Amino acid sequence: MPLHGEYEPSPAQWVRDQVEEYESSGGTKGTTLRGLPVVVLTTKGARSGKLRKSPLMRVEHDGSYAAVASLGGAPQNPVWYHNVKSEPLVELQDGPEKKDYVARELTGDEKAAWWERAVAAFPDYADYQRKTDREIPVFVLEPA
Ligand SMILES: C[C@H](OP(=O)(O)OC[C@@H](O)[C@@H](O)[C@@H](O)Cn1c2nc(=O)[nH]c(=O)c-2cc2ccc(O)cc21)C(=O)N[C@@H](CCC(=O)N[C@@H](CCC(=O)O)C(=O)O)C(=O)O
Repeated sequence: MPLHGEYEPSPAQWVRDQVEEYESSGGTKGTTLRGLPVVVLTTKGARSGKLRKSPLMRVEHDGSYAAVASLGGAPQNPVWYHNVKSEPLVELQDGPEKKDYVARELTGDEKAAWWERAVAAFPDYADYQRKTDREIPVFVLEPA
């Protein structure tokens, strides 16, 4: 059951543009960042109820994905983190495929295993974690 609501583009122009290119090309363009694969996460705004779309680095394993709330190692979580906590049903577009997933925040060994996969997919995540005292949250997105 896909999420319903009015799409509210990101205030960040480069993010808005990447989502626009990704979606308007049916997931054939705008699908990378520095040559590495990107997916688009759709969440339901925790306050507005609007749909928010956040490109993320693609971290996939056996049909599930990680959503890494890195925000470049900033001291605070990205806002979409709060959306997922309040509504774990999310959509994720990976290239032409867009499906529903249920998000679950990871801890302990499970988080460590997904963190390894995430850093393998996008080594900058390790730099981001070194840069901040904030423990970067990781969600696993499992097919709904
Ligand atoms: C700027 C802010 O965005 P954000 O949700 O903090 O997310 C920041 C970034 O994580 C997001 O832009 C990511 O897409 C950036 N980003 C990555 N961000 C990551 O954290 N991890 C990644 O792996 C990642 C990869 C990536 C690749 C390509 C690319 O173009 C961007 C990438 C935002 O959209 N703010 C809105 C509000 C958004 C919102 O969700 N509001 C909620 C309220 C939520 C609440 O306050 O409780 C609502 O609508 O109800 C605003 O200020 O109006």
